Amino acid sequence: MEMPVKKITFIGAGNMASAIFKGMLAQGYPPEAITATAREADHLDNLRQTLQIHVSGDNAVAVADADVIVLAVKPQVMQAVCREIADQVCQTRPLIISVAAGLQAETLNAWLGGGHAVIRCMPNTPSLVGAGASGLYALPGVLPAQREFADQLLSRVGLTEWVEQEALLDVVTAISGSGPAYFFMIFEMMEKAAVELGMPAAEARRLILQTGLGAVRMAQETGEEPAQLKRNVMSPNGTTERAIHTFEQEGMEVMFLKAMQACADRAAEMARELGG
Ligand SMILES: NC(=O)C1=CN([C@@H]2O[C@H](COP(=O)(O)OP(=O)(O)OC[C@H]3O[C@@H](n4cnc5c(N)ncnc54)[C@H](O)[C@@H]3O)[C@@H](O)[C@H]2O)C=CC1
Ligand SMILES: O=C(O)[C@@H]1CCC=N1
Repeated sequence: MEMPVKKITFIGAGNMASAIFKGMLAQGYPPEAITATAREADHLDNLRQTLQIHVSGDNAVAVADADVIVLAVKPQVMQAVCREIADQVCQTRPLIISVAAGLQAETLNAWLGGGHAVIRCMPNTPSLVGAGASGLYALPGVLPAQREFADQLLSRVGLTEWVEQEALLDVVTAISGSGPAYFFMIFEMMEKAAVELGMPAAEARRLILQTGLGAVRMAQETGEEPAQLKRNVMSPNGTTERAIHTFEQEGMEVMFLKAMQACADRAAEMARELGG
């Protein structure tokens, strides 16, 4: 279904926001319906020239005629940004979508003066190439049409999953928000190991990335359990078995649980530190 075009203002035009709006533009969203704000004037000039979107260094001006606002600044500057736009959004009542880690929907609502339709989203940077994965949560007062719009917006750049409990967004952060970095780290480590084993880096990288892509596509397209797909590669007393046993002996499973727990805990900690 074609989504309606609404005027969207991104507050903050960094890694995450630009991955989303560039992904939207690549999917045919009209650039004249997108506005982005940021601190750096040269960055804004560059966005305007290369993408033909509207840009502004003034958040209050940039939200004046917006139907939807995407809050995409670092959590640490979010309160100050909300203060700058609160008067304006209390008059115009746009849909508010925050992509900030940790910060709770009610905290944002209060910082914006209260009574707002707030949706929290935990997206990820592969949105840039249309392969994002976003978790979404809506405050109870958000209208079905507003949920639908947020879903269509994020669906343009990837997969969406709604959660009914806001706390689950911290788990989504540990899965898909931060997750691309885990995979990039694995690619990085595999390349390093391959070079140690005598393979030139460029060839190794091509093989690694294609192997990652192949594994993902195979898991998605066959719908088989990852554990079974893993076993299919492990010939008895073969090479893969040695590698997998080494990972197991070195505590890979515990490591993943610890890392993802640390990630989710940090999101909750940020909410306590910043939410007051
Ligand atoms: N980077 C990622 O993979 C993901 C980030 N997020 C969330 O996205 C948000 C932004 O993160 P990044 O894009 O990585 O940060 P970033 O540092 O790349 O971008 C932040 C942007 O905010 C702008 N900015 C700073 N102060 C501002 C102000 N007062 N008014 C307007 N713009 C201002 C900066 O100029 C910059 O364009 C964070 O809240 C983070 O939790 C969520 C999911 C994934
Ligand atoms: O590292 C962070 O805090 C942000 C949130 C999820 C991904 N990047």
